[in-house]
Amino acid sequence: MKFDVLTLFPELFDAVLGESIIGRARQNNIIQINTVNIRDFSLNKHRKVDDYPYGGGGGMVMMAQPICDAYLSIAEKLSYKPRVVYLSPQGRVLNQEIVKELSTEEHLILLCGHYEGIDERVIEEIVDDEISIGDYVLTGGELPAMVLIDSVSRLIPGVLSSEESYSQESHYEGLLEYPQYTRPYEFSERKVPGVLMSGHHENINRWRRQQSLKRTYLKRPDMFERLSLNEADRKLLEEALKENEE
Ligand SMILES: Nc1nonc1C(=O)N1CCN(Cc2ccccn2)CC1
Repeated sequence: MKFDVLTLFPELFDAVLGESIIGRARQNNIIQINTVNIRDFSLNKHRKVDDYPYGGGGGMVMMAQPICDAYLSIAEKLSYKPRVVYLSPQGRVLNQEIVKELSTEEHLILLCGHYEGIDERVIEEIVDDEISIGDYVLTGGELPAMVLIDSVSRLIPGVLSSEESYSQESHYEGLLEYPQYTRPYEFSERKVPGVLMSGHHENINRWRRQQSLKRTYLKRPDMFERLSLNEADRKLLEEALKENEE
């Protein structure tokens, strides 16, 4: 999978996406991440990329021409129109379902805005999706782009080794992850739950499923109400909640 990122701050990406799982996937060429500096496409001798908003008001707006020319520098070489995602507070809020949808694309172009936004004609001309990473105001689209790249890349085959497999992580199949423990057995007078020391894998899996159901029910009722539980899951949860009351 290939990501092309149109940004005013390309240097921000290498530090964050050069390390760990994503860095390894780039080295193994499982994913490619390329940044394009929008400022390189300014026609202004001062490399200007923003201007005052028509109609007045505070702040600056990113001009359409440098963005569209940065886009064309990629798209004109392609025989297909790559999907263009604009990271914006006005977009649909990213969740694992959208991450899964985006992971089926071979090539994504991510557009990072700054200032008060971008000229609306860019959105009309080249943007396919507007995606937000949450209802709070950031400085620019770079952090949202990194969040999107990280979450989508983790679903690309070969990016995660089997040990890192995402199948038991939070939000996979709509459940929160069960509690995790590692050595030492006792820490601050707190011991590891006995079932995890039993070596009885069926009981361990049962306990983990029960903990995921209980956590999702207690911590994220919004997620829980979207679940359709089978009878076994319902019984597991009921048992766990009864233990909570005792
Ligand atoms: N939350 C978020 N999830 O994605 N992006 C954000 C986010 O806050 N930002 C800050 C403003 N930037 C520029 C901007 C301003 C107004 C309208 C459109 N674009 C985009 C990125």
